[in-house]
Parts: sequence; C-alpha cells; structure tokens
Amino acid sequence: MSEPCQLIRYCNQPELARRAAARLLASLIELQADGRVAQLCLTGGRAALATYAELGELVPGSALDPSRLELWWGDERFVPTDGTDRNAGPTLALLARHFLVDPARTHPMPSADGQVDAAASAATYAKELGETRFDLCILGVGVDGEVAAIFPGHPSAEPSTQSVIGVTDAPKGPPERISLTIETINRSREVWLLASGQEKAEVVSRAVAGDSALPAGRVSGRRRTLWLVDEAAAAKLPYYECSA
Ligand SMILES: O=C1O[C@H](COP(=O)(O)O)[C@@H](O)[C@H](O)[C@H]1O
Repeated sequence: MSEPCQLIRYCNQPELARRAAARLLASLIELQADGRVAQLCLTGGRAALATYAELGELVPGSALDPSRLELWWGDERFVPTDGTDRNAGPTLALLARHFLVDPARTHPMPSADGQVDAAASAATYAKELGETRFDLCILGVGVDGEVAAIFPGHPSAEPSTQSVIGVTDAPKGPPERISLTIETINRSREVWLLASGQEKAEVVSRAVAGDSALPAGRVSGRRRTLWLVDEAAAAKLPYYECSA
C-alpha cells in the first residue's frame, strides 16, 4: 500500500517554482551521493517550465553532477521536433543554458518527424525505457485532472499492460501524444505533482482526496507522493499554513 500523499503550499506561483526547484536540486544531489545516476522524469506545462528555469539557475556551482543525471519524459506532443508545442525542446533549451546536458543520458520521446504514428513511437520509447524506475517523476496537472497525457474518461486512462502509449483524440490539442501509463508513473520512487492557479483548485482538492475519476488522483510514488501547489490552487483544500 502506498504512503499517504504530502502537500506543500506556497504563497504564489514564482515562489512555488523557486522552492520546487531548490527541493528538486537537493533531492538529485542526495540521490547522487552514493555515486549513482539519478533517474529523473520530466513533464511539460507552465508550472514545470517555470521550475526548470529556476533549476537551471541553481545548478552551476552546486554539488549536482550533470553527467550523472538521466532525463526522461512523462509525455510528449506527437508533433514535429521543431514544434513549439513540444515538451522536451523548450525544457532542454532552458537547462542547457546553464549546464551540460549529456545527450547520451537524455531521452526525449520521439517526435512525429519520419515516424509512422504515435502508437509505434510509444513502442519505441517503451523499449528505450525498459524496466527503468524513476527516482523522481515530475507531473503537471491539467484543469481536468490530467497528468502526462492521461485524460479523465478517455481511453488513455484505461488500465494498461503497456509502459508507454500512443494517445489519439486528446481532448485538448494537439490531438496526438505519447504518454507513460499510470502504471509506469507509479513505479517511480517519488512522484511530485505541481499545480498553480485558481483554475486548478477544484481538481487539486479532488485529486488530493484520491478521486480515482481523475488521473491525478490515481498517481503515487512508491516512497512518496508530494503535491507542490500555490495558494490559488490550494484554495479548496483545508487550510494549511503557507510555507513561504
Ligand atoms: O498538456 C499538458 O498540460 C499539463 C499541465 O500543464 P500546465 O501548463 O497547466 O502546468 C502538463 O503537465 C502536460 O505535460 C502537458 O502535456
């Protein structure tokens, strides 16, 4: 049985991004302390990008060894590599400004360039992923309670024996995506969910309570499930002291 989730509430979105990045850096450094490679799974969206921007600033001069950091993605838009919608491209651009991202340890999901379809590309990524278990899996939360490209009431949310799936007819654009399944996300040691903004308040309160109709209510880390939210996204939760 998984541990109950934990939640930290920050005063506003910039503070959330700053503190989430500092926490992420500290966790990665701790994971590397015994000489091993930290397995980090990233996502897209505004909350995550703001956190990566802060992380990039913090890495130079820190104890993090970027050569022992393996980067994966939880979801991707199945569009051409140079599409502005991609998750991996903008993230890598942000990080590479501040430290050397090792291409051999960087695993973006396939783009649509030269690929048959999202399902075939998902199978390719599943092979690359193999039995990898992430030390840390970062997720954003959509207004409908989506995580990665798993949408509520959509075939992507059905239980699956696959580790990675091709998603078609996504309820918001672009319609074709690639996503880890909930089962794959849940083999992570830690899952962190980032949510900011008042439009997320309803789904945050339902997902934190474990509403299984929402993909965000069905994800959990083996060791820890941590919600990092700003005050607006926490508006419908019982009151906690703001941590910043
Ligand atoms: O479509 C997506 O959106 C979610 C949430 O993004 P946000 O901008 O509301 O923070 C994101 O986690 C996911 O990766 C992305 O594909």
